[in-house]
Amino acid sequence: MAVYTDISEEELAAYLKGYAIGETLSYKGIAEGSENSNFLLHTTGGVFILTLYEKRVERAELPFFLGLMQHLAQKGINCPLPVARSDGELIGELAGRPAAIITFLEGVWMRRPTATHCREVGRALAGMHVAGADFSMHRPNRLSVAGWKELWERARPMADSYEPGLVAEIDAEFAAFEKGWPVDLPTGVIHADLFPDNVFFLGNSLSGLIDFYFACNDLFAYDLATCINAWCFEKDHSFNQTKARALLAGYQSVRPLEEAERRALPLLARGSALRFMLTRLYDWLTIPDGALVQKRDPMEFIRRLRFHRHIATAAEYGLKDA
Ligand SMILES: Nc1ncnc2c1ncn2[C@@H]1O[C@H](COP(=O)(O)OP(=O)(O)OP(=O)(O)O)[C@@H](O)[C@H]1O
Ligand SMILES: N[C@@H](CCO)C(=O)O
Repeated sequence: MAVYTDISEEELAAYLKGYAIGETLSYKGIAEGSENSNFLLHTTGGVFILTLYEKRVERAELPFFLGLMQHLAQKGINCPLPVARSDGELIGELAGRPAAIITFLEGVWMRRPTATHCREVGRALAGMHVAGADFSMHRPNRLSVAGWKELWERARPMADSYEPGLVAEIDAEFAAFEKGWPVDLPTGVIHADLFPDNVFFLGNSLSGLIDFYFACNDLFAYDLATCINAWCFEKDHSFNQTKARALLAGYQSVRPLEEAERRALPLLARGSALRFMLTRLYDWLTIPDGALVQKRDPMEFIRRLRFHRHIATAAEYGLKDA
């Protein structure tokens, strides 16, 4: 569940006075998600999502995330549109937290995505990469190699208690990344967390992308590698090449990969697996049992990391020649 901060009717009514979206009809906390507190809000002016930003989102970075959603929506990408307050600002404060209201997107996320869904996701990801090209703001990826290292330093003393041998294994991974992480591939604005729960569908048609709170400037191919990790493994942890082939073909139908991006894909997928393993491990080891927060299993991504370590070329993911 992700309602870290609850709000009272009175607090909400006072907050909504800052907007021109009418009066509250109903609101309820949304259990899904793990980063911020989200509420489904019905007002006399429509249906919205109210978000209170929690631990991993810094207030100073909100203009980037909300500005990006505005930019992408203007470019025809289906994503939530931030609602401006009457004073023109996009960000307010509620219950001591930075807060924003965004439009509600129709659709549901796919618990069991098929190759058809994966193809759509690939196309949408590339569409976002292209549409973000002239977004003027910049945000470095705080969860790239240096950020992973910080997380690892904090988790490392407890890591062997979670999985014996993990300390030596991950230390060795860092040696590989610090030496070989690519820096000269095409970059731009990436989503950086495009998991199934952040993509809505109506039937087989993709109806929208949400949750831009990890978005940043980084390698396009890294974003694609994250989608391989997020969409192309089965519940039994096996890799599904049919889905990956569809994802990669969908992506390339909009933005063909350069040769250097193709070559880098296995290492990028390995790094992406490490990134999600680390945030999960850190939460696993530090969030107390019984807290009303859904903890995600780091093991899934330790397995993916081990899988990618043995991939020699992107053809093994089903990537076709250009
Ligand atoms: N614009 C929107 N339209 C419809 N539903 C939304 C919207 N934004 C968020 N939601 C709902 O809220 C849930 C949580 O949102 P979101 O993924 O942004 O939260 P989070 O805490 O940042 O989660 P995550 O763990 O994925 O980072 C979504 O699964 C979805 O059900
Ligand atoms: N998508 C992330 C959670 C939000 O960052 C994960 O599955 O670990």
